[in-house]
Amino acid sequence: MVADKLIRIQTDSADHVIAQFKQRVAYNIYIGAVLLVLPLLAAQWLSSHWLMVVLLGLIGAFLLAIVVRGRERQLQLSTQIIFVILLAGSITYSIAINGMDGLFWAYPVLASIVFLLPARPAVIFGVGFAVLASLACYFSLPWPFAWRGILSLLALLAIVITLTVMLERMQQRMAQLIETDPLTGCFNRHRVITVLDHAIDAQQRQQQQAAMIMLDLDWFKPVNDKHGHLNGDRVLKQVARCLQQGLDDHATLFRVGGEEFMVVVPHLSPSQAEQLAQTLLQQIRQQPYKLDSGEIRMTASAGVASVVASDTWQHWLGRADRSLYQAKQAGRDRVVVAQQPTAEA
Ligand SMILES: Nc1nc2c(ncn2[C@@H]2O[C@H](COP(=O)(O)OP(=O)(O)OP(=O)(O)O)[C@@H](O)[C@H]2O)c(=O)[nH]1
Repeated sequence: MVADKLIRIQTDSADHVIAQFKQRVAYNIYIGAVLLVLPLLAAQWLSSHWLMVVLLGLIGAFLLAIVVRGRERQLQLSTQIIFVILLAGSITYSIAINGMDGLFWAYPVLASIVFLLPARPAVIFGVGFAVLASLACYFSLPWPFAWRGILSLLALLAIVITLTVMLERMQQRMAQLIETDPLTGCFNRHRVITVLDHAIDAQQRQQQQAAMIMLDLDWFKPVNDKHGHLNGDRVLKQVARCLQQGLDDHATLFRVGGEEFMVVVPHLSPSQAEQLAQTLLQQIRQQPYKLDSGEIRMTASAGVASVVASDTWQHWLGRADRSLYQAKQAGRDRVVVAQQPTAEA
């Protein structure tokens, strides 16, 4: 069953892997910052910089709360932003009153923004902080120190932006590699949960219809056994192309198992979904499949299920899976439509 295989990869998406990596680095930054705040607070206390003492006290309390919550608890974006604003504000103020002594702290703070915030806010707040710190340098440092401070801040900002964009691109590329089936070019199982959750969300928010068609080639094993695995692969590629040609841009085609495909289509009523499944099976039936030693014909069976408001992806997929099983049991080369679950089911 496809649903069982999917549960394993639910936490394995590229987005999730990179988000977890950034979360761990950010947590280590928070721990390091807690340890740094105390001596800094003492130094500001001894210099009677009371506003600085208050700001550092706030930052310390904030950090302590985050550290105590634990490594696994994801911070809200608003909390992350408040923390970065607090940090940037206190460093800017510190440059204004302490000059170079404050500027030293601008560098690690600017460098950590890439891990503390998601890509777009990281760039926005990085630029904002670099501008503020540069202005503080300009007004509070002698010019020979000020221009060097500003230039080095801008150089670090360029590195931070480059790193942020690089991480973002790597994330997109990784997602593409992880989510694409190398044989057919269809999406693979890693993409399924995202698309199903999106369709369920649209159903719950806007009553938007969506249907899933699970489609499995009939008697594919004998093709492999008789013509060899490479010819089997050729058939799978041609089936994928045939299915793609029968679908419009709104539909998403997956290869979810060896000879098992899945189509998710928004805006389709149950009867339209059944009609689409019949058309796809007919196209598969009519197409000749080229092999090294000639051509063969194939058929497929399909299970169709439409989304309902109370659905989880597991339930929705389960209905389509069971309908496909029934289509196989009933003799193959046919479509079975799942019954819509009742409200209390
Ligand atoms: N060529 C090729 N074969 C694959 C691939 N992945 C799985 N298979 C084969 O697909 C076949 C699936 O066989 P079965 O599950 O028995 O299904 P079937 O023969 O199509 O029979 P029904 O589904 O019951 O109609 C097996 O022989 C697998 O080895 C692949 O990537 N390439």
